[in-house]
Amino acid sequence: MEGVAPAVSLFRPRPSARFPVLLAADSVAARRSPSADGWSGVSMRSLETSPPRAGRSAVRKHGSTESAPRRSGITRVPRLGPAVSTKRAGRRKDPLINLEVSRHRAVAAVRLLRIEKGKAFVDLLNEKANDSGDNEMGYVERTLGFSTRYLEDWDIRLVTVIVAGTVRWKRYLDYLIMSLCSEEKVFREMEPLLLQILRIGFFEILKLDVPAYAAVDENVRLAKVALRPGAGNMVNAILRKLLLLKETNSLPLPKIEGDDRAQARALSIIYSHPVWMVRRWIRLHGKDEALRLMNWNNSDPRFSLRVNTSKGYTRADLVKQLESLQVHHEESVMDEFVRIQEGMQAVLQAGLLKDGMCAVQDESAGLVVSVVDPQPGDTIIDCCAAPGGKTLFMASRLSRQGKIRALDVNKGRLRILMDAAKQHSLDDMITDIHADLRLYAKETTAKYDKVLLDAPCSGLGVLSKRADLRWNRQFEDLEELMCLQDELLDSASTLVKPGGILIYSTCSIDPEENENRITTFVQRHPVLVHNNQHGFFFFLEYAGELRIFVLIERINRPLTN
Ligand SMILES: C[S@@+](CC[C@H](N)C(=O)[O-])C[C@H]1O[C@@H](n2cnc3c(N)ncnc32)[C@H](O)[C@@H]1O
Repeated sequence: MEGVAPAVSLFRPRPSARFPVLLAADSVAARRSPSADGWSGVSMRSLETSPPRAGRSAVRKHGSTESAPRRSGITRVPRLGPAVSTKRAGRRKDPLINLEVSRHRAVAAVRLLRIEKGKAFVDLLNEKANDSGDNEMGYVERTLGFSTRYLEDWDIRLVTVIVAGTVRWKRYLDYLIMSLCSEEKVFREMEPLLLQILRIGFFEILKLDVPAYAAVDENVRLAKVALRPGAGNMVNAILRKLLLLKETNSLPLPKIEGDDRAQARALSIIYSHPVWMVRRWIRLHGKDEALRLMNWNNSDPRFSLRVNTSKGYTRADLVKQLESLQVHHEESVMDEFVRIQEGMQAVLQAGLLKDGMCAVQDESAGLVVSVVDPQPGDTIIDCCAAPGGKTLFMASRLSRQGKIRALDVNKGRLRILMDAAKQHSLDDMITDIHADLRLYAKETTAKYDKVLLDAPCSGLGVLSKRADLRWNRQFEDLEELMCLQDELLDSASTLVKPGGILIYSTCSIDPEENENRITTFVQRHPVLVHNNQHGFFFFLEYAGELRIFVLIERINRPLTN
């Protein structure tokens, strides 16, 4: 099948079937003793002890009136390590810890539940340093009634991969799960946690090539402990059916046939995208290009780091650090950038971001800054600046001569921007303005050499990085965004000095949010733009190529307020 994500071999087998016992008195040591096999958190001493007494603590299942079954592996462990911040934790001294369930699967299942309810994002759990791992454990405890052993870096990586992949492939996985249920009603009425566990199992078997015994046994155990024995039996039956179909190469898939709509519906399942996106892309780009785009969206995203030259670092310094951390990297065609596919945890743990040595930034975002081309002495306004990736890069290009105003309507995100500016020692060059651009532009008389409008957009060009976005976007959003983009463009254009430039960028690939906005802008303000001097530049990190959509207009004179 086209559209399959590259199988990632992430699984490391458990060395023995012995109980992974975490001794209460030894819990901190155990947390800090990563085992060579990736199933860390089990100290040598703990392996020598007897297994935990299964089902020792009666735990009430949330949202259920059923009396709680005896759940295996749950024990009470003193809070010696990082605190588990939960309401329950406030009421009792020590959390209930389950020593048997696979910790990354339990955490992933709860994260998936929260994403579905709109209460979490896919990429939250990426920085252990800021305690997100501990907060996450609080959610796990509140949802499942127990927490798991402490998450090691390896577990965090697994949670990230499983959550992002399961969210991306949700439509495809659900189609298969529904096909393997005895009847559609069983799928439709399935309790949400059970569905997440099944999705994880399906994703592991189909996309991660996790060995069958592990994917089945571990997810069955999770369903048994987190729900009830019957739920475990159901997971067991469905996953075994799936394995059989996979082995015999007879997975059910919809046929691509019928009219445009029917074909788009089939493709939307096979490539796991909303039908409206499939139809729109086929209409705009043709079928081959649409498939290529969906494959790209389903692939693991790569990240890039930008070295912070304003602190005196060079790319060679960053490369040296990455080499010492054994993070595989590739130098970008852009001087300040280095690409990495894996190893973000190591970068975070080593404090390279906290120390301001580098920032996580897409090369495509860097290209926007190259188009702005900040020169020492320039006055620049970044009209939709937060969280500030482009502001900081522009400031670092000014060689300490010049000023940047960073404006945004979102106060919290502006705070993040200014904190990052401090970290990068650039705060003296940046002034933040908390305002709606449309009101600010009416009230100010200030004019700038360069005006960057990195407009709010649908994000349709960055779906591989933002796994849940495809499911949260509706076609109707485009209409609303286009109106806002027009208003913001009109406002931004009033801030440009005569002869200055206005740069419009988005991270969408939809023409409605890009060239069509500029075309209508030029039509609205024919005298504003130098004849024949406006040009469109499109680049975006899209379908494996580096392109950004940047639309530049050279402004003749500012609009009068
Ligand atoms: C695409 S993001 C900007 C990303 C940013 N340029 C960067 O590189 O980190 C769009 C931003 O526009 C802001 N925004 C939305 N409507 C706005 C308005 N009316 N006035 C000012 N900012 C607005 C949002 O708060 C959001 O931070």
